[in-house]
Amino acid sequence: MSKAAEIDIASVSKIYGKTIAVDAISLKIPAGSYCCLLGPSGCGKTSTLRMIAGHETVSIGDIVLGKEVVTDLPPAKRGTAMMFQSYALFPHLDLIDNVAFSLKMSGVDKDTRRARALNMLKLMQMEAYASRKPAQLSGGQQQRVALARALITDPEALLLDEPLSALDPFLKIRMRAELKKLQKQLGITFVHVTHSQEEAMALADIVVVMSDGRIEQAASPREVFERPATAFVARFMGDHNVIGGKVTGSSDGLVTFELVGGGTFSASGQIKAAGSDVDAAIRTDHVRIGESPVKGLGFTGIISNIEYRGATVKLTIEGAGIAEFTAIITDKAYYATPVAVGDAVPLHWDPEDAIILGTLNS
Ligand SMILES: Nc1ncnc2c1ncn2[C@@H]1O[C@H](COP(=O)(O)OP(=O)(O)OP(=O)(O)O)[C@@H](O)[C@H]1O
Repeated sequence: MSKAAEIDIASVSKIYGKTIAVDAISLKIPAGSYCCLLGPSGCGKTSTLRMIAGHETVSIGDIVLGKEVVTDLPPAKRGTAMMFQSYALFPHLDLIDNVAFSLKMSGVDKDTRRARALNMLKLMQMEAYASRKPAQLSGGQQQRVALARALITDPEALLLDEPLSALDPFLKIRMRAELKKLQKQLGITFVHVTHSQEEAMALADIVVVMSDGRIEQAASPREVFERPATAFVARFMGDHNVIGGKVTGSSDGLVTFELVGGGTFSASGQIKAAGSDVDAAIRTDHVRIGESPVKGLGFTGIISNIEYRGATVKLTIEGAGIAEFTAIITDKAYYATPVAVGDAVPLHWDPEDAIILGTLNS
């Protein structure tokens, strides 16, 4: 069993010419955790991963693995291993030689390295294919070989760059479960880059949401989803309405807001001064149709679209200065009191289901 290492990214920046790809990020990834770096294309997640691996130099800051500062060490001396998006298998070598390759480079004798490679292939349930070439494998099998090859160096941390992106949707979900199982079994730190929020939520102990070279939020999947820190996180994770309002007052840990186009609501989170403009996130599945039990809370909007989804119905609503507000209600609630496009309906939600959003510097 390998040992796991904490990864400490301390005020790290990556600058390519005039582009700041990673902007002074700090992050501690606990030893033995599954961490997903999540964000849209160009947000700096691959650059961050490559700096941890040593495939990219760090422009400013330090990376510490366990107790060792690895900032200036070559990849092979860091105790990390990387699995690439394309798997980067050697087409002319059989699986044993593919998996044993890095041991060959470090001078391990042939019998030992072949025996260890076979063991790794066994771990991945691929020993039956040991003498095949990569082209004779399915996508999922190639991925297992790539994993075996990365893990043979006994790394303290495995770094995975979009490892599931080459797989079809069905295989993606199956291999996702295998990755999670493997991480638990090995107990080492996994850092996995993805642009899929669903993938990150399914796999991670810690989700690190990045935008524009910065970390918007680093927390458990549940926390990121239930209490998004910023408007960016709420929008990127989906299933939230982000609406802006002016703070009118606060009491009992709740802040009251006035919507631009009329209507008021309460939200929980960090108290803001009266008069300030603030964004709040409201889960689409926590919105209710009808008058609020607390008089005057909520707003009235016009239904602009209705989408039947089976177990739920998605209503799109305009009003109170909000261009598009979404409410997902159960089919039962919808058919109990059906509404139609063009109807004006009151909407409300519980104050604790409206989360006050911060900005990166607040
Ligand atoms: N070698 C390079 N030279 C110049 N700019 C680069 C280089 N590599 C990345 N960049 C820029 O740095 C920024 C971050 O890139 P990075 O690849 O880290 O993002 P990403 O979040 O991984 O995106 P993707 O999901 O598309 O891979 C982008 O603006 C990109 O254009």
